[in-house]
Amino acid sequence: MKLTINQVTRSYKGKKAVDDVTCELTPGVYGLIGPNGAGKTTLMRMLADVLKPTEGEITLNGESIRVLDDRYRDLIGYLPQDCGFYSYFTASKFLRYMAALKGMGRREADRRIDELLDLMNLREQKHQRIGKFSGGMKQRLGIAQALLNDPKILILDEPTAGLDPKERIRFRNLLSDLAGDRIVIVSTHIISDMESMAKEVLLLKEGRLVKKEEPEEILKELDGKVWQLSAKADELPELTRRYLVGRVQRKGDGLKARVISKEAPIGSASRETPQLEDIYLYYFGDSPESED
Ligand SMILES: Nc1ncnc2c1ncn2[C@@H]1O[C@H](COP(=O)(O)OP(=O)(O)OP(=O)(O)O)[C@@H](O)[C@H]1O
Repeated sequence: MKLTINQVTRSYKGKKAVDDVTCELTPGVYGLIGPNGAGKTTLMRMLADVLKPTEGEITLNGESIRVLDDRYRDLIGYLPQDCGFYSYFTASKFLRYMAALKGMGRREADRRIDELLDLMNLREQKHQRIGKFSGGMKQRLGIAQALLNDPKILILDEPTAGLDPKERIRFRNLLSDLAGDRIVIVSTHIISDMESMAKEVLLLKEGRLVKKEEPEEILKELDGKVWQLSAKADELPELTRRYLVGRVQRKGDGLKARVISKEAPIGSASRETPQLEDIYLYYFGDSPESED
């Protein structure tokens, strides 16, 4: 299975939200990463076939998804960023409704719904109204609906938003299990979520695909450039002027900062092993949302 994004551009009133993106996706997990407004949602909506590219096309095994039409949509599961729930529906009613929209038979749907409620740890909430759900529960229900038709292509727009750290670990493991013969595309601000499981990371900046590489390869770029340094608290402005400064921990009138620099930075500094969050800082010049 090969999903190809071929010179795809999407403009809104002449402004390019996605700008000439070309890449090929095969089974495995892809992490789509970029700051707010980078074009992640727009690209995912085009992959989910709910939005048409202004230019270029998306093909599955060489056939345009516009031509494949329902044959393509039958293969996809999509968690939109804002998964418009009906708050007066119960979890099971909502999933039944979504299953019906996907053309699933009642018996098949009921079996699958129980399976998914178990998988997403929502069994106890089966008959609860969605209006009473926490953000994390709603998110897990959204993931469940995306999995209803056992999709071969799974598109998840910020699936970890609203999940607590424990739920996130569960979700990461679930994705790794699901990957197998599926193409899974996940957008996230929490880049560390992708470190252990993404086959490749796609960095999107101002609509352009600036990098598509295995996490290990991307990390090599920063070998020897990540440092941990100790400094006085009042030296922080000078540090941020000279270096890309990531996580800062303050202690009394001192601080510890993670910085990216080609040369050894001032003061006492030790080299650190690069992590994906350093890559985020390196490419986007800003600290990503932290994990804790
Ligand atoms: N329906 C729309 N009409 C006009 N402009 C839009 C529309 N949807 C997106 N845009 C613009 O396109 C750009 C990319 O938006 P998009 O939502 O795809 O980014 P994103 O990377 O998903 O951001 P976020 O992380 O905030 O969700 C932004 O500048 C946004 O304002």
